[in-house]
Amino acid sequence: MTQIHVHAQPGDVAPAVLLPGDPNRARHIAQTYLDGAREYTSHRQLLGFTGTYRGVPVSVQTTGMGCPSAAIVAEELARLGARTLIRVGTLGGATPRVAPADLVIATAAVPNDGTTRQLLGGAPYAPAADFDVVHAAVAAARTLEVPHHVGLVMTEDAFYASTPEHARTWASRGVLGFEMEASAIFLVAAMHGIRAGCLTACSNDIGDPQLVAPDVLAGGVDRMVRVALEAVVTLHGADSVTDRAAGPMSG
Ligand SMILES: O=P(O)(O)O[C@H]1O[C@H](CO)[C@@H](O)[C@H]1O
Ligand SMILES: O=c1cc[nH]c(=O)[nH]1
Repeated sequence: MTQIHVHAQPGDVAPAVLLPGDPNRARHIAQTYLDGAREYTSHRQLLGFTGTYRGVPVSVQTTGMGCPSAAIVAEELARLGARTLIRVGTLGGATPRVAPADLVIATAAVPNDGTTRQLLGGAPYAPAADFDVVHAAVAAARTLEVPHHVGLVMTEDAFYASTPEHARTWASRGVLGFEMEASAIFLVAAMHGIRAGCLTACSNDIGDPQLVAPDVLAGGVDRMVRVALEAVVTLHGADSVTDRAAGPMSG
């Protein structure tokens, strides 16, 4: 059945989907990294493409900004047969340890957002990344020699509410940075029994809110995308053995 917002049908979307917030990043990933990329949706500028990377079917689907939009997209992708969702986003660094354009691989997202609160009815919950996705991403980062951090992020609704003090407080609790979609993607994936991960490139420092120079950030985004795609290849190989994540387009 055609999904209301993504405007796609079963068969349009690969089992593995990369999820950038920004439609221009989706197009860049499809054009730069995927073979035979086909645009399956542009509805609401939630651009979506499906192609292959090193022979493995992969989709790239824009989430838009924030948990309400990301939760809708994750829900509709799950209904379309997606089995692995990997956010490829940007984040504001909570600590100077996370340098401009550094890769952050999230293990879990502190849910400071309204969407997961509504989905959970106020129940306590820890939205976490799938272990296999984290493991495959860390292995890919090591193989590609991409400097990276692994740990907590915080998902928030109000981009301009973050202050240096807020960043210091949460950094003291292990949070590496702030972004706006991971908690909802992790929760929706868990509710469907599918796996999710979140990779981000640091676009700015909350303590010193300067945007990273565009060429520096573009380099970080490309490193993040290569790590995500190599992780997808690893997971696909493992799935071929275990048949864990058979979706409509799996081989
Ligand atoms: O670059 P993306 O993936 O959009 O991610 C980050 O950038 C946006 C805010 O500028 C939010 O969506 C946040 O999560
Ligand atoms: O949510 C976000 C994303 C990037 N940078 C921030 O400061 N916050």
